[in-house]
Amino acid sequence: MNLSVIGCGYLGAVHASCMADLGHTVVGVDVDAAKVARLNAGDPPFHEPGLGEVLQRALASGRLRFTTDMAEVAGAEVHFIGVGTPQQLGTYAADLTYVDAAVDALVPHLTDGPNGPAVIAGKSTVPVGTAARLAETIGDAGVLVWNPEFLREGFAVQDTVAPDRLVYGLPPEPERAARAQEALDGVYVSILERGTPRLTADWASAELVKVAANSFLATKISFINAMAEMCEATGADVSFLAEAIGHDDRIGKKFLKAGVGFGGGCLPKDIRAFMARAGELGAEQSLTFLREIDSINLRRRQHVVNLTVHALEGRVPGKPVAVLGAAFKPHSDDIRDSPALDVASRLSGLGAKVRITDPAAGPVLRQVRPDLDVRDSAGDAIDGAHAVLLLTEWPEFVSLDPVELGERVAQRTIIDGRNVLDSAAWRAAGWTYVGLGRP
Ligand SMILES: NC(=O)C1=CN([C@@H]2O[C@H](COP(=O)(O)OP(=O)(O)OC[C@H]3O[C@@H](n4cnc5c(N)ncnc54)[C@H](O)[C@@H]3O)[C@@H](O)[C@H]2O)C=CC1
Ligand SMILES: O=C(O)[C@H]1O[C@H](OP(=O)(O)OP(=O)(O)OC[C@H]2O[C@@H](n3ccc(=O)[nH]c3=O)[C@H](O)[C@@H]2O)[C@H](O)[C@@H](O)[C@@H]1O
Repeated sequence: MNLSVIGCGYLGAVHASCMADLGHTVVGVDVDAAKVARLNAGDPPFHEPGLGEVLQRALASGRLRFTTDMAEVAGAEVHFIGVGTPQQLGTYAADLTYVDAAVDALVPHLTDGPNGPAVIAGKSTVPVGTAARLAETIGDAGVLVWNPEFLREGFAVQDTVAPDRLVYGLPPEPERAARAQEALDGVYVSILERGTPRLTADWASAELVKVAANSFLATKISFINAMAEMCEATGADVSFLAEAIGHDDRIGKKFLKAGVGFGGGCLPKDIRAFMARAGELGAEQSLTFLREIDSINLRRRQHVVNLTVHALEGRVPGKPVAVLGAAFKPHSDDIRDSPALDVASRLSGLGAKVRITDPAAGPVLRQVRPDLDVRDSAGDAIDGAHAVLLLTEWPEFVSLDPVELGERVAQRTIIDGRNVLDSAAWRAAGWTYVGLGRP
């Protein structure tokens, strides 16, 4: 099938590449000319394992190209919308200007094909009610379906070609719903043939599935971080607690890693946008618990700062501090609302000489945060440090040798912000080991 993907960031570039790799002909559109040039050259503009190979294979097949010119989408049967929906400055609400601009620019290029009207498939995460509003803009020019995306950064290719489920939010008119469903089934035929569950509903339910899923994931993380606070108050071990409760299948072991908390371009802004939307709908009470989820999460960042100040005996200004990790999670270079970067910034604000390092996010950090001392390796960041903070659990940080490192620091204090180090091994090498909710 002929497809277009509008917005080629973390979501769209992966979606466009994977759909072309599955055999479709795809044009990716983005307003960022530099990004388009890199994608056309087979050079992913961000770090995502496996994307380079899929992108290069799809480009070589001749089925994939990227452009800044919206007119080039004409003739595509399905148009995916994957532009950003960031948190609006100064409010909790989602900024929908990119979605609106993309749809406005797309509508004049929509054309009916032999199978019926063009289908617009929304993948961006939006407040409930957005699809109904966009459908008014689109009118009879096309059929709108909401098809939320559940991929995780770091596993984006795998999650795109082998998702847990596909969700279609269909239009209310049966004929248009049938057209949308048939078109998306055509796009995802090879994924559906493998038995992937496909759930269909109305627009609002599909929009809500996405924000409900992210709210649940955020809740799991803040729950275990609240338990970490209890462990800190009592000397108990949150890692043991998570493992022990996780044996109950109803609870499960996943997403119960206590630490410095969640960040990234999605969970934090999605729970806030969900609360803002609930307020607009007069249903704010239903989601007040998310306020607590957010504040538990932000508290963990300040807690790590406090632990560091304590380790430095309150004498922070001028003290070299090594921060291992800048991305919001390993296997990604995404620094949007990154807990690691937030802690580094707060410590820097207190006068510490922060040296930060990250295997993937270094280049982007140098560009957007020239105020920070970005180092090329953990060894380089650690030299002469009075405290070492592990805040993004990259495998190369988790496997660092405490004996070797001990020779290079001024003071052997390690703050394990992700509870991933072998505390006994670090202590045996003469370090003061500080975990989060771990004795
Ligand atoms: N990053 C992720 O892992 C996931 C993201 N999402 C959702 O997908 C959406 C996109 O997120 P990301 O890809 O992370 O954002 P991003 O910021 O990496 O990418 C958005 C892209 O849209 C482009 N853009 C903006 N306005 C445009 C326009 N009018 N026409 C064409 N291109 C335009 C930007 O230049 C940028 O390249 C958000 O709603 C997000 O919540 C959903 C699931 C996973
Ligand atoms: O809507 C989105 O964009 C995506 O948001 C998350 O994916 P992502 O943000 O890529 O990363 P996660 O693996 O969910 O991690 C989010 C944050 O939570 C933290 N986390 C995760 C798990 C855990 O147990 N503890 C914990 O602190 C991570 O370190 C990271 O900072 C969801 O997992 C995806 O399903 C969703 O599609």
